[in-house]
Amino acid sequence: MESLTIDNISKAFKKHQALTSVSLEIPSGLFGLLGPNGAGKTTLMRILATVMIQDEGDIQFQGVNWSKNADQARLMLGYLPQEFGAFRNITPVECLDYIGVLKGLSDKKQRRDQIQCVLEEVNLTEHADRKIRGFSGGMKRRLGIAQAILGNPRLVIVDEPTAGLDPDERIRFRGLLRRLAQDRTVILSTHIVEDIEATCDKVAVIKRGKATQFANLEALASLADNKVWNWYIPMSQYEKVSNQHKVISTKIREDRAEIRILSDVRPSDDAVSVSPTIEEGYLEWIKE
Ligand SMILES: Nc1ncnc2c1ncn2[C@@H]1O[C@H](COP(=O)(O)OP(=O)(O)OP(=O)(O)O)[C@@H](O)[C@H]1O
Repeated sequence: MESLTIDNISKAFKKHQALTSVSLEIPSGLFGLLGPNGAGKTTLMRILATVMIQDEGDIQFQGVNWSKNADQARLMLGYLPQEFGAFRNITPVECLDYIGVLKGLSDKKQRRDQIQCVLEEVNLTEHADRKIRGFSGGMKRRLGIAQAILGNPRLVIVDEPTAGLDPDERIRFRGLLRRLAQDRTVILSTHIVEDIEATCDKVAVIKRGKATQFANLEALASLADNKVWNWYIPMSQYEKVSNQHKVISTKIREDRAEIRILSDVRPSDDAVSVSPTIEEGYLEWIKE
């Protein structure tokens, strides 16, 4: 399948430059866009979803150019925005029927069949006729995915979908995204490193409106090569050490603490260099 090309996208809000020359080449499958709050993820997702227009740059996917043909682009994409929750007093079937009409699925029977399919795909068939207001966060997010994949778009854009989900719902939701990405391009924007680790093969990291793409997750982790140290210290020293160093994690072992530190230099002779995790590579990349 042809890649999605994001070419030199910039966007400013008055004097605030939210995106600066963002260029990404996104292959089919699950692609992660990782970045801290305020980095510009939602702005980029909204531009991709054609609900916002960039100041500069362009997007191209399967022969369609976003600037020249936004209507055609809209038919190729499904979008789950960060806030999907306006519908409360209707059922999933009613909600999807309405969105199906907006998406141009004009044949009633075809629309009904598709709604059944997407509800099955997101595992909501047994709740199809219940009012949405009684749904859990995870169920609402799955309904959000159902509306995004209605019409079978080749590109699905999902913005911060796991925020606020409990661990069980989060794991189910990640499984759903992985399934969807088997025959589509799915872009997942998140500030949660675990979401990316659990689902994506490819990732870009965005910081203050600038994006960097990595060949794979290992390449992101390797940014912290030779900068992560495992160190056992007596509990009595813990406060002093954590004030002096960037402590990534701590495990208490009886009267000692086992800590991992991110540091350009070995913090002590008895600290041991260890392989970095993806989170540690990311923390190294986003550090000031
Ligand atoms: N409509 C707007 N008007 C003015 N500034 C905006 C607007 N939308 C976003 N911004 C600013 O642009 C920057 C990027 O915001 P954006 O929402 O894209 O970030 P984000 O990475 O998605 O963060 P979050 O996860 O917190 O939403 C932020 O500084 C934000 O305050």
